[in-house]
Amino acid sequence: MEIMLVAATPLEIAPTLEWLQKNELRTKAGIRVNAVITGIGSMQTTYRLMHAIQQQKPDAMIQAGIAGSFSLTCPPGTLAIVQEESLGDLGVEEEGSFKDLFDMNLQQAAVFPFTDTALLNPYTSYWAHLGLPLVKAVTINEITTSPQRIRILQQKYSAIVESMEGAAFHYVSLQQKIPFLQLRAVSNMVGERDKKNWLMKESINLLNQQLINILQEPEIFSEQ
Ligand SMILES: O=C(O)c1cccc(C(=O)CC[C@H]2O[C@@H](n3cnc4c(=O)[nH]cnc43)[C@H](O)[C@@H]2O)c1
Repeated sequence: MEIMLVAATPLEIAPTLEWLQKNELRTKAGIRVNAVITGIGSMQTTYRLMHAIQQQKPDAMIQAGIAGSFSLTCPPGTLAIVQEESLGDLGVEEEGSFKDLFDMNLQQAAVFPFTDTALLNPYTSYWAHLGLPLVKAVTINEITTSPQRIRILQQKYSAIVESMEGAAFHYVSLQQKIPFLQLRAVSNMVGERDKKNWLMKESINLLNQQLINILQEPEIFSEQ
């Protein structure tokens, strides 16, 4: 079995990369783990992921990274598993509201890989034993800063976290029919621009502790 570990930047999974090097890229159960650093954003993620999938043909994929949070139910320094993804800035802002491709009738809401406009992960129940919150997420190209846009993303998509790659990862995984998991550590509240108020180091440490814990599971992804 081969697992592809996906991150936007090497910094986000540096402790896991070190752990993998020490273990010759294999878990205790002998599963090979190949890391792919995609770069930031949906375009690079899609390209790098498709290229790596064609070369490596993974049995399962894990995307790990930091994220912004819209909700104090998932404050900085906590982890979440993304249950579903929405495209938070693909559309048009008109008359004070944001219309996405579905509102504009440019994409059908229930045509695969979309389910009722979202990109759902059907494999998350497998990870219930970790006790992590399963959250809705949005993926954006432009980091959200305005209070008005924050409100729109919360109301329209019930978004709890925001990243710049999650939807691309869900889209490719669903299209390629590869079981997947998106694990996020919250580093900041969305809209917080002062990096002094981000828990970057803490969230990366937490993310990697959990990641290594997951990779050590003897039956990882085995029931899927
Ligand atoms: O310098 C900045 O303004 C900046 C803003 C967001 C993220 C970064 C990074 O260096 C991390 C890359 C990675 O982090 C995810 N991320 C983290 N917080 C947020 C957020 O509030 N909104 C959207 N994405 C976020 C994202 O997936 C990036 O790839 C630097």
